[in-house]
Amino acid sequence: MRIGVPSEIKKQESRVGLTPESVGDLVSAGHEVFVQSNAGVGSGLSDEEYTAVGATIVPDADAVFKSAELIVKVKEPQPEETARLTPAHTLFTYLHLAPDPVQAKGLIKSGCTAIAYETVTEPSGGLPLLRPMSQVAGRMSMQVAAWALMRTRRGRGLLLGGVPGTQPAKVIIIGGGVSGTNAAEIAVGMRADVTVFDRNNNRLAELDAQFNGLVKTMYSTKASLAAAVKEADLVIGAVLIPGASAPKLISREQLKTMKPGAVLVDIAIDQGGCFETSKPTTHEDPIYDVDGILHYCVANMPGAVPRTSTYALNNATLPFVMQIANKGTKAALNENAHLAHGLTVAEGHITHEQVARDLGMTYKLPDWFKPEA
Ligand SMILES: NC(=O)C1=CN([C@@H]2O[C@H](COP(=O)(O)OP(=O)(O)OC[C@H]3O[C@@H](n4cnc5c(N)ncnc54)[C@H](O)[C@@H]3O)[C@@H](O)[C@H]2O)C=CC1
Ligand SMILES: CC(=O)C(=O)O
Ligand SMILES: [Mg+2]
Repeated sequence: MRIGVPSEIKKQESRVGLTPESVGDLVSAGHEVFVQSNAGVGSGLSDEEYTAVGATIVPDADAVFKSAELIVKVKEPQPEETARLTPAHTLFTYLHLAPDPVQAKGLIKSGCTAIAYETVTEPSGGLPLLRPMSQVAGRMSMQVAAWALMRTRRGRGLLLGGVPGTQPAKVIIIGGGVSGTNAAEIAVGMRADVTVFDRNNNRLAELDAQFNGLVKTMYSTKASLAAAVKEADLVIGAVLIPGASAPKLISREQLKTMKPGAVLVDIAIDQGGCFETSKPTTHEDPIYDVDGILHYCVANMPGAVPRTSTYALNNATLPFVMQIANKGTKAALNENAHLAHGLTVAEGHITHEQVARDLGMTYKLPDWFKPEA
């Protein structure tokens, strides 16, 4: 198959869809890979590293999209990328389509087949292509929060762990999944006072055992969250209902009950955000203030640590890219029900029920789509 890797063009996004190591494996399996010149530079990967493993370097994105059938990216396509997609293309990338009607309409119009990383599943029920970036975002959330809490950044002027004789920061993590657990690991390491909220009792029990008492756990209700938010110095939003827009768990009104200079980090912003006052920000200007509460809402947090993130993402995506390349898109989707869960757009229709519901659109599966159970 002809596979294309364009440069990412979202603001300050330096990850790249395939590493030279992944390209090497695809070329060895008989595929052709077209990489846009300098696509890997932000991740410290040169054109020479790609040519050394058999990739063809092409000068611009137009050439990538014209040369390739399978486009492997990282972030959701920006409008100028969507405009290059045709019914001949399969797009494999993060889409986060539920809160993004403009992108949805563009993909529908293009006629392409779009498979979203974030809804591909695995036998244990996890989301294998979201996991590595949720690990990065969770760990990074404490790094950015520690910085935002400094008085020099207009935060509460707190050191996360305090020092002997002072109170550590009170950290609330809403959602004890992959990103929430990784956030908790770093917060505990920094000696903060950490409570994780979730609605899944099994998950709360696992966290209780994993952290051996170093993290408190709470069942997440409107009331339990409202009480905790008043006392919090830092709140991390890390919830997910796969494919759906994030539920709003802290209202604008509630900000008035919080301590001035407290920090909210909304990791779930790519699904629309879980705080009423969240709106997407970029690495260039990541933090804004609402009623004295600082909000960090960067939708591509892993993009700031591309060297780590590109490799972590490729470790997870390569087996699926290989399946699509070896079998063709239709057979790969029909023979792997877990990959099939990622199918989101095909033949001019949304094909994912939950995504369509959130967008207020109808969903229709293509006639050829008959995934094995
Ligand atoms: N901003 C960024 O750069 C990045 C954002 N993300 C996003 O972070 C979000 C979380 O992803 P993961 O941690 O992988 O998800 P996950 O599925 O591992 O965990 C989500 C957890 O939220 C819990 N939950 C659902 N509703 C809840 C509620 N009302 N109250 C408390 N807990 C609730 C679930 O039970 C689950 O344990 C996703 O939207 C994902 O796309 C992931 C990576 C990077
Ligand atoms: C998951 C995601 O949206 C990201 O890594 O940017
Ligand atoms: Mg994102």
